[in-house]
Amino acid sequence: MSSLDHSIPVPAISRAFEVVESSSNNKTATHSINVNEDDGDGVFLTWQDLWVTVPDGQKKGNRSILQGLTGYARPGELLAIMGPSGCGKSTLLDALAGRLGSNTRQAGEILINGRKRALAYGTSAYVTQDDALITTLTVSEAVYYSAQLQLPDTMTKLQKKERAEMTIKEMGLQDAMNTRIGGWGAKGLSGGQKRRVSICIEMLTRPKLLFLDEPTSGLDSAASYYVMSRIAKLDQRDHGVGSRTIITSIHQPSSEVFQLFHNLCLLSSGQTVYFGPASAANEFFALNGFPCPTLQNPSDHFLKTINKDFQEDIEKGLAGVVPTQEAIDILTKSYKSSDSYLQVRSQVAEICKAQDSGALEKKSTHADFLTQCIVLTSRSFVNMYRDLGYYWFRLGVYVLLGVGLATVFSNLGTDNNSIQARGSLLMFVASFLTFMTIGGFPSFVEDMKVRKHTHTRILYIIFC
Ligand SMILES: Nc1ncnc2c1ncn2[C@@H]1O[C@H](COP(=O)(O)OP(=O)(O)OP(=O)(O)O)[C@@H](O)[C@H]1O
Repeated sequence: MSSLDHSIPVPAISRAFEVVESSSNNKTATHSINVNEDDGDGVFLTWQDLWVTVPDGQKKGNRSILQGLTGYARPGELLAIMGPSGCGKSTLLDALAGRLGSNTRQAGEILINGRKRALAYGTSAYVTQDDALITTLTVSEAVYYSAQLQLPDTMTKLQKKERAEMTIKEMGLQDAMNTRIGGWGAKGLSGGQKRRVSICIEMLTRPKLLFLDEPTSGLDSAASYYVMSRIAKLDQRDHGVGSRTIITSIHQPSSEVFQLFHNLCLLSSGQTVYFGPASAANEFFALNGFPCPTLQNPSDHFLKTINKDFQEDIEKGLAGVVPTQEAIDILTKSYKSSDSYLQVRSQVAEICKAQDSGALEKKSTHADFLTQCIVLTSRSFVNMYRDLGYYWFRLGVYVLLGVGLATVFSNLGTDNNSIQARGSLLMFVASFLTFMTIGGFPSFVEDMKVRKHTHTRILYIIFC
């Protein structure tokens, strides 16, 4: 059996669809799609001939960002989407998650467990590239406030707190529970810890399908490995939830991180260069004349081979130079005519045939309007109280202003002139108070960013 075998480990009760493949080096490989009884609740996501186009600003036409992609993601597996910058990784994630912008057009089929369906609230989550966190809160506060907003009112406060704590521990943040997140001007958590807090917040509803857009961007290799290994652990079975399906885009994983991936989707200019088991990608490149040099990180080699942004530099650096565009053409054509591609298509077909679980449509809810108002107000007070610039500095200015006005307008008397002076005082106070509200603007913008993330999460349902 070749290294292409990528079956999910499951108990004996699983149904297995066996597809026998003759791999490109003429060895015989057996691929199994095991549909575990327990995975009946898991999410099998498939996409076929997926195109995404946007209007081309200069020419009057459309530009294709994704060109006929086909693939799948299964419970208990971590699928990594890789490729040079601008190749369409985030667009693929957005398309699969139903978050494409309004100016984009999508064609092709995206199916959940073989059907076009909407996922219930809390079944899926999307961790965006940027962390939208309130910097004045501690880790436990940030996660607990989110738990109160996201989890249904049928859960008690204690249960929500326990869920928040458990999630924090799952992401290895127990030692930083009482550390403030921190941000501009106030050092708090490290970049990697902030990423994990963002993931914690998305994990609160125990989603079965998790999208991560570059979870390691801006992190050093050690922090990247730590974050990714935590994420990889999340695909395992989880407190009453079946195995999790995880899809992540990633820029440049270290070889250790690369080993955590089950499947790899390698893109170049919106086309699939390779889709299949991550462990077999090296073999695919080698068979097509681009073997990975000894001691080189395979992901570095893949990206170097297909990155045409700095074509001249890269060509100079590669031995036995093949122009990058030619290399991409060779690989994409070879992939399209390979057994791996047929294998992917047949697996997609098998998944679509096999799955028909209605369990995902179970209704789950978030906190009601009143609870949300109370939690948001309380969070806002904590934020204001801790934000020196927002609250204490302004309080100081008001005190000084009060003292100043009292000295200027003291002993006004009760004659006709004092009426005019009292009018001026009122006008001055009113205009100054209005002016000072601008001081709250940065905090308001921060709140709006967090609100936008939460709002997307609360309203977010996949429509295929
Ligand atoms: N809504 C849109 N309108 C116009 N162009 C878009 C839109 N979304 C994406 N694009 C373009 O599509 C291409 C792919 O973008 P995408 O963000 O998916 O790339 P990426 O691989 O995630 O890049 P990076 O790794 O740098 O984040 C880019 O050239 C981008 O400008």
